[in-house]
This record gives sequence, structure tokens and C-alpha cells, in this order.
Amino acid sequence: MAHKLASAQPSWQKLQQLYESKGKQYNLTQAFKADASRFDTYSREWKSDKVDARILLDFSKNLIDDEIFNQLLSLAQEAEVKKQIDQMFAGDHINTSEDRAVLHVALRDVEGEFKINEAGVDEVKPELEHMKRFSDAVRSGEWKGYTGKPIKSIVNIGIGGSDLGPVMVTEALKPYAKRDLDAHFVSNIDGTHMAETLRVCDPETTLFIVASKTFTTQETITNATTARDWFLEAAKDKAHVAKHFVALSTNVKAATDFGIAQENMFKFWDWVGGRYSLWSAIGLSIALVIGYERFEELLRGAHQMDLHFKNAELKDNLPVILALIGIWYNDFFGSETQAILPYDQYMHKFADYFQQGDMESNGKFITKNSERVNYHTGPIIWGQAGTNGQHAFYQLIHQGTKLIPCDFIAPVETHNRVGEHHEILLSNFFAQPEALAFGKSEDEVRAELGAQASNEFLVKSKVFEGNRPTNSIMLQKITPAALGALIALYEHKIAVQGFIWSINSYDQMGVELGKVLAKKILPLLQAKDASKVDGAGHDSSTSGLLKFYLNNAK
Ligand SMILES: O=P(O)(O)OC[C@H]1O[C@](O)(CO)[C@@H](O)[C@@H]1O
Repeated sequence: MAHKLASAQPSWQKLQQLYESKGKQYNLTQAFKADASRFDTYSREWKSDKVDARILLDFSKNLIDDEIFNQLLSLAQEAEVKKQIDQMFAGDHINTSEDRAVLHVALRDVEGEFKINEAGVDEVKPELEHMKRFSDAVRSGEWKGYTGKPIKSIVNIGIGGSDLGPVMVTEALKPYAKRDLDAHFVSNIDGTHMAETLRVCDPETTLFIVASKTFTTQETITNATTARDWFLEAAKDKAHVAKHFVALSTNVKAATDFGIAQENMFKFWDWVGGRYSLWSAIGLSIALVIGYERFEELLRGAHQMDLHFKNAELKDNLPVILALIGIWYNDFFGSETQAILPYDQYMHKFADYFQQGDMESNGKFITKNSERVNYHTGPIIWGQAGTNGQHAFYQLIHQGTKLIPCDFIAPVETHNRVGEHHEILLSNFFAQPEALAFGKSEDEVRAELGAQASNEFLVKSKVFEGNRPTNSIMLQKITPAALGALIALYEHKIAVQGFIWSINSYDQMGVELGKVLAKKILPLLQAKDASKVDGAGHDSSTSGLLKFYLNNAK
């Protein structure tokens, strides 16, 4: 594939012209008035008869018309998105910098439909069976700790993709959780994270899950070593480690060197990216918390979305639509961020999860053709659960000077029917996109204020300009399958944007430099000698900071 600059595609220039001629002054109030069927035109419902999942995507409150939407679809065609999707599903090494396939879709291909010829794919099923046996044994109490007691707490030790997915999913699926099994997640190298967790754990009944694709990540290995020391202080005998430590990794040798028994190792493969790994052995904590059957439902839901992504026409393809609309704002309106706003308390980690998913994937400036892009790539992803966000940052979304496209997500059904809470929650979910789209004009404000309308500042302060774009996504209920499908939807949106921008969404070279410098600085801190700082080759700012620290460290 040529991997041209996106801006070199003919439709890019046309989109630029459309932005100038109508996009930037597009008026949603007029658009809805002029077309009573706008919702029907710009919404798609996806459902599967194979799993308990259904997603409605309403993208009608975007600054698009047919001409713009068709031009965006042309951009996807010119970038050969379909071909790139096929290459991904075929196991081509689309992660070109690392010469790897990108096959998280193979992890959830539970029935083996994709027939991918890549080493390790045939090991997915046996590995899932291993996860089933193990999680069943722990959950039933059959798996015993070194004093013969069943496991009461699990501690997942991992960071980035080896943490965020399990955290987000176990939170989102809490209604399915085994409530007498406490789940903890330790990620930060800050000793406080581990110390506070160990404070509430009992070595006799705690299982540590060391989750690291590479098994070399400084935070994870340091935290795991601290946990092992803490455990051995009580258990004394190293042989007991086997009952309390398991590893999830592609690096079997390093996990063995750490002392993990062969049978307590859950492996995956280098074609699973860290931020796409919750479907692999990295999901063991999920299976422990919600049970293996539910974990498999999560996989099956994602698989159904994979099939939709692979087979649906571009114009009806939910991930493609989300990706194109994102590009419209990111590259033509100059939007820098994208908010993800789930109206479901259990989904409160969803935006955090896709912060890594999106930003580590698409925060790149080099194309696969080694050119520097001359357009913006990945957006800044942020957000939090509604309605909390409304009382924190929505002011800026409604009346600030920045255009912030938002995805609103909500379930039709709640897991907790408490009085009228759900109706109140959803009234906000429906109201916010409406307010953002249509705003409130100066005339409306004046009419509302009556006599007070003579206060010009008050009038102007109450105006909502509107035309602030949103997508609204509704699920029937946050079930394992529905969540799986929703996560896969966002994963594939990221893929399509990467395909169009011609970047490699599947490496993460940008995290390396800081790690290397930290390794260089650590010996200076360990030496506890400020006089060694000068001459260590740092700039005056870094040296000044180091000396301040060393002169004041206790
Ligand atoms: O699973 P590992 O190898 O410990 O890596 C953890 C995380 O570190 C990164 O490599 C960089 O932040 C992520 O991509 C990854 O999810």
C-alpha cells in the first residue's frame, strides 16, 4: 500500500472547500427544520441475533449534510479503508515498525471463523480453557492458599494496557461480580498504591496476578517484587508462591525467572497490542470477577462488532462513521479534543480506558511512508460519567471558545432501578446534546428576561450559540456482550482513523524516551549525593530540580 498523506487524497481538498463554503457556518437548527427525517438519515441501529447486544448511533447532531458525509466516505475509499480492514483481519503485518500482525480480533473469534494463518492463533482456545479452569477453581474455593483457605482478594499488578482494560471492564460489569471476591488493581510505581492495597489484604487469602506483556515494565516488576516480599514475610517458604502468584505475559522466560510456576502462566502473543489486550490472558482478573462465562460473552459481543466492521458497507459501518466524523472536526474544524461521556455510573472508567486506547494508538506524526504529517492526527480523549461532568466542565463545552465534539453514551435499562433516578439521569442524557446543538438565541434570552433584558451583559452571558456537535449512542443495557461490542466499536474507530492518516496505530515509540532518561536519573537519586549532579549531562533545569530534591530529601 502507498500510505499517502491523507492531505494528498483528492477528497481532502474537497472537504477543505466544503468546510470553508458551508461546514464552518453550518446551522443545526435550520438543518433540522429543513429536514424532518434528519434523524432517520443520520442514525444507524446495530444489533446481533447471536448475542444480547444492540447499539443505536445517532449522528444527526453533527455539522454534516449529504454532500459532506459522502465526501467523508470518499476519503475512506481513497484511503482504501476496506482493504486495510481486510489486511488486519487476514493477519498481515500492519504494525510495520515492529513487523507484527494486529490480531486482537482473533482473541474473540471464539468459533474460529477468521482462519488466520499466524503463529499462536491456534493456541487462543487452549489458553481460554486454561483461564476457565483457573477462574472456576478460584471462584468455587477449590483453589486454596498456602494455609488451606480459599482466595478472598485478587490483586492485578500491571500498568497501561495491562491494567486499564481489566479495571474499566470489572467496574462496568460490577453487577455481574462475585461480591465476596475483592478485586484490587495496582499500577502506579508510587509505593502508596501498593502499600494501601496490601493494608487490606491477607497473605493467606490473596492471589496476585502479575500482568505484563513484556514482563520488563519497571513499575510492574517493582510492584510484583514488593508484593512477593510482603507475601514471603508471612508465608516464609518460597514454594508457597505458586499458590499465590500467577503471570499473564508473552515473555514466559522472564515470568519463570520471577518464580512463577509453568502451570500458573497464562500466555498471549506479540500480535496482541497492550492496549488491545483485555481480550487475552490480560482479562484473567475480569474472568475471576464476573466468571468465565460472562467473560466469554464479552468476547462474543466484541466478535459480533468485528463482523459488522469487516462486512458492513462504509456508509452503514458504525466504527467508520465515528471515525469520519472525528476526522471532520479534528482536521477541518481544528478541534483538539474529543469527550466521551457515559451516562452510566458503572462506565466511569470508560474515557480513561480510551485515553490510552486512542492517544497511544494515534498520537503519531510520522506516516507509514516516513513522511511527517501536515495535518492533525489523534485527538485528546477525555471525559467522565454523566451527570458529574455537567457540574464540572460542561460550562466550557456549552459556552467556551473551543469546539469539543462529544460522544454521549447511555443504556436504555439500568442495573439498579432506584426510584426515578434512571429517568432523571436519562433526561440529562437527552437534554445535553439538544442544548449543545440548538442553543438559545439572544432573542429568546431577551424574551425570557423581560424587564431584566436591559442588562446587556446578563443577556449576552445567557446566550448559547449552539451548533456544538455530538453523537448519541444508546445500548439496551450494559451487559457483557453489549460492552464487548461497544469497546470493539471504539477500537475500530481508532483503526480507521489511523488508516486514513496513514500512521501506524499499533506501536508506541513515544513512551520510550522518558523511560530511558528515568533509568539514567535513578542512580543519581540512589547515590543521594547532590555533588554528582553537575557533570551528569543534564540541562540546567533538570540539574536544578535534581539538586533541590537531593538537598532536601529525607
Ligand atoms: O504489559 P506491559 O509490557 O507491562 O506494558 C504496559 C504498558 O506499557 C506500554 O508499553 C507503554 O506505556 C503500553 O503500551 C503497555 O500497555
